[in-house]
Order: sequence, then C-alpha cells, then structure tokens
Amino acid sequence: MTRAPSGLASLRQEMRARRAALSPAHRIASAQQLADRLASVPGMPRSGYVAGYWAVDGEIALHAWQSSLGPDRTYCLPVLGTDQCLRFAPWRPGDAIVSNRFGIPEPDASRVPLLAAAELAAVVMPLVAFDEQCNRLGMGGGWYDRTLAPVRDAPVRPLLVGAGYEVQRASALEPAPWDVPVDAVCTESATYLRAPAP
Ligand SMILES: Nc1nc2c(c(=O)[nH]1)N(C=O)[C@@H](CNc1ccc(C(=O)N[C@@H](CCC(=O)O)C(=O)O)cc1)CN2
Ligand SMILES: Nc1ncnc2c1ncn2[C@@H]1O[C@H](COP(=O)(O)OP(=O)(O)OP(=O)(O)O)[C@@H](O)[C@H]1O
Repeated sequence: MTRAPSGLASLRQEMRARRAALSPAHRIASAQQLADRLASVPGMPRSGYVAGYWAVDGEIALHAWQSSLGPDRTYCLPVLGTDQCLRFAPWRPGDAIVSNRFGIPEPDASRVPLLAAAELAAVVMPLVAFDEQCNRLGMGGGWYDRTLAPVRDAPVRPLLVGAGYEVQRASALEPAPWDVPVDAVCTESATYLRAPAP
C-alpha cells in the first residue's frame, strides 16, 4: 500500500501519541527489557563504537543498554552535521553536553572526535513507526537515511537496529527508495529480524 504524504504525517502523529500515552512504570520496565533484547540480536558486536541516542519525546530509553556495554564497546551519541548528516561522538555520563537545534542533548562537537557511520560497529536508532519487515519510519528529517546511505551496500557495515515500543508497530510500511532498512527492530517484548535478501 502506498501512503500519501498526509497519510505518513497522520501515521507519525498517531504513533507519537501512542508512545506518549505509555505509563511511567511501563517505560521503566521497557528500558531493561530492551537492553536484554538488544544484547541478543544476532551479530551484535562485542567491541568497537556503538551508537545510541538520547531519548526524547517519549522514545524508548537506552540507559540500561548503555550501562550493559562493558569496557570493550564505546557508546556514542549522534551529532547533527552542517551537511545534514549525522556524526557520532563517544559520550559517558559526566561528559560535556550541549543542546542541538531540535533541543536534543548531544556531545559538544568542539571538544570530542566525531566519527562517521562507517567507523561504527552498530547503530541503534530511534523510530516513530516500524513494521515486521524491519522498515523504519523516523521523525521525517531523513537524518539517518542520509547518514547511512554510504554504508547501506558496503561489504562491511555497522549492524543497524531500530528501537521502539511495541505500540509503534504498523501493519505494513511502504519504504521510500532512500529508506535504509534495519537489520533488526527491538521492542520491550519482541525482536524482529529482517529476512535475508533473496
Ligand atoms: N533522540 C533522538 N535523537 C535524534 C533523532 C531522533 O529522532 N531522536 N534523530 C532522527 O532523525 C536525529 C535528529 N533529527 C530530528 C528530526 C526532527 C526532530 C523534530 O523534533 N521534529 C519536529 C519539528 C521540529 C522542528 O522542525 O523544529 C517535529 O517533527 O515535530 C527531531 C530530531 C538525530 N538525533
Ligand atoms: N540518501 C538521501 N539523500 C538525499 N536525501 C535524502 C536521503 N534520504 C532521505 N532523504 C530526504 O529526507 C527526507 C525525509 O525522509 P524520511 O521521511 O524517510 O525520513 P525518516 O526516515 O522518517 O527520518 P530519519 O531518518 O531522520 O529518522 C526525504 O524526503 C528525502 O528528501
């Protein structure tokens, strides 16, 4: 099914409202359940740079996953680039943080090294909606799609995982040509794996 742009806008609105309606107790439990599920995704790297995000607007939180990473993996947060692509910077609690133009906290780019997507072992990304085929709908800015376009078909590329709540699952999303499908989507109660290309 092809959705008109207005259809996508209302789908985003509906999914953000569903996410916003979840109880604090559900959010707290979900963060730990998500961490457990992320740890079990096939191919999850045991070392290297792994990107998460600073949850805002009711997004499922990654703090439990971040604290489970151990010494061999370095947690990174996205930083908005002037070229409309994301870079990623290592960040630990206590490190300097600034607010980006969307009001999302990000590492202070003037003080930390910035990594490109190709330098990461895994990228866990937020989503507004997803389907069982691991199509992902984001905020609509195309940030992750532009950022991941260069690594999309690379022989070696980061593991791509979407993270969201089960209520954000849509029946079927029609991917746009530029949409980069993720290898897996984890929610608090399920893991969806993308079928291998035929
Ligand atoms: N936590 C988190 N970090 C993230 C993202 C995200 O979705 N969640 N991004 C994922 O791409 C990137 C930032 N992209 C974003 C794109 C749009 C909006 C947003 O709030 N849009 C508003 C309109 C705001 C405006 O235009 O000023 C909206 O849709 O209501 C936020 C982040 C990188 N970091
Ligand atoms: N590889 C790309 N090159 C140039 N423009 C792109 C690319 N990918 C996406 N875009 C632009 O980004 C816009 C938004 O894309 P889309 O609605 O799929 O974003 P999204 O996946 O919801 O957001 P995000 O990736 O930030 O989570 C598209 O209209 C498109 O013009």
